[in-house]
Amino acid sequence: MKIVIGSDHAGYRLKASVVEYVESLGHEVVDVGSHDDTPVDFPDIAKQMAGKVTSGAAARGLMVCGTGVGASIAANKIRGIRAAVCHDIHSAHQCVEHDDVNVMCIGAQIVGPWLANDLIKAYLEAEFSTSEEFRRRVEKLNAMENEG
Ligand SMILES: O=C(CO)[C@H](O)[C@H](O)[C@H](O)COP(=O)(O)O
Repeated sequence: MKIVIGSDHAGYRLKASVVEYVESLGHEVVDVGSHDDTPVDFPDIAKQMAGKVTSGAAARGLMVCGTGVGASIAANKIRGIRAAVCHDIHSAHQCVEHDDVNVMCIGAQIVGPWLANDLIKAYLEAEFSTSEEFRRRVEKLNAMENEG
């Protein structure tokens, strides 16, 4: 898959190891920054990252900020994005299987590189369930985007 990965200044160090790991799994990475600790605003990077997913330039996204929270709030503002902060393995795969999450956010202040890798593996290997109940719920999420 093609995976877009972004971070702010709080996440850029972890992002570097995340990029390496995702490539080692055989995926192609689109890295939208940051590349150093110069302060940047996570909404700006999240918007760029999300745009790659909604345009189809990437199949899924990953964001790293300090906690993952700001990045997920920002990404979820973009139509077509279902973002989740995941710091446990169960959520990292179930969010795709049940909720068709297309952006996973992690916090560099919360998890280290080894757990980050395990979370990412679980997320990237997961597939959206074919069960009607989960499809119906995601359709309802999509409808909510148009309701304002
Ligand atoms: O975690 C974050 C947002 O949820 C950000 O990555 C920052 O860590 C947080 O906003 C703190 O910002 P600072 O400019 O690094 O003090």
